[in-house]
Amino acid sequence: MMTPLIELHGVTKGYSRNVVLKDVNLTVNEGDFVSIIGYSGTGKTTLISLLAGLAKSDAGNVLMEGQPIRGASPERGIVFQNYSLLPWLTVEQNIRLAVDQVFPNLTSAERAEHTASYIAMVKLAHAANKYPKELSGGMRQRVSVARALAMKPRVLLLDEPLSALDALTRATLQDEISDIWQQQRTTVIWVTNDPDEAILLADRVIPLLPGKDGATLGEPLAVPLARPRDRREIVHESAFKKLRHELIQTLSAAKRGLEDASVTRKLAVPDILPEDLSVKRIFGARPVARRRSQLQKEEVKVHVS
Ligand SMILES: Nc1ncnc2c1ncn2[C@@H]1O[C@H](COP(=O)(O)OP(=O)(O)OP(=O)(O)O)[C@@H](O)[C@H]1O
Repeated sequence: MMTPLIELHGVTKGYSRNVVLKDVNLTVNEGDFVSIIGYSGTGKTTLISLLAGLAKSDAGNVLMEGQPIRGASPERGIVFQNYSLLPWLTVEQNIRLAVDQVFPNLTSAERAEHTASYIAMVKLAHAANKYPKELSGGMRQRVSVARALAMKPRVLLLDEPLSALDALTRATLQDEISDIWQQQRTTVIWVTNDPDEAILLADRVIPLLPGKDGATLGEPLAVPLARPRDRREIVHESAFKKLRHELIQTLSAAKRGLEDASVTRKLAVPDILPEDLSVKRIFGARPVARRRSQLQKEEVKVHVS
């Protein structure tokens, strides 16, 4: 049997005493387009960081072709929400820098050609000599995608790449990236908080379910929609509606479960009455401080999240 490109087995990751991800399992095969969808703050960036090799798991295995992922590598391209372009370099130079690092054995002319082809792929040939500050958010994110793909990664990891863009630009980029993926078939792990985006783009959608002791990946849902997908048409398809409903139900059920999880802690609540400030205080007439034994015990329900 073919070794999966990416595998996570029983992965747990936290910061100090706070567990963020708990017992996460994932299998991604070569050529897959997987989207992972979760609420804000559930650990999506933490998951991408583990896959990229930018963070280390506390327990479990993070594997690429059966080997533990140790540190960052150009084999795993990353696109972040905030573009992360170098502001003092033009579009062409930003991409060229990455190409020079990854393909030192190509001639200068070959590297220039390679760079230009990826700039053209994201439709930015007219802006090749512009600096990031001269570009719109959508254009900047196109540069980030071109830079990541120009390194010819085995897998492309995208962390909410379109979340900072307005809805119209986001839709355009979703379509463009979908087209590019159909030509290139690079393996993609796309993290998002948008169910429509997750379904529109991916072959498989996996919910990241919040839990009391950390979030975990739920059952993958296959997307049975033919490609190319037209966003205006698929929203009317029953398979799309069913999947969207199931995804939202699963995610909101996990969140509700979290909110209902309450514990009863015994808190000692002092039975002190607020001082009546309208009564003039007479020197020496302060109320006597209460002792611990005089405190009233009350049970208070506290929500833990
Ligand atoms: N370096 C860190 N040190 C301590 N806590 C962290 C660190 N990074 C993330 N966290 C915490 O881990 C939890 C998950 O964070 P993470 O950024 O992975 O979530 P997210 O799903 O990507 O959120 P968002 O959608 O808001 O970007 C949060 O509670 C966050 O405060």
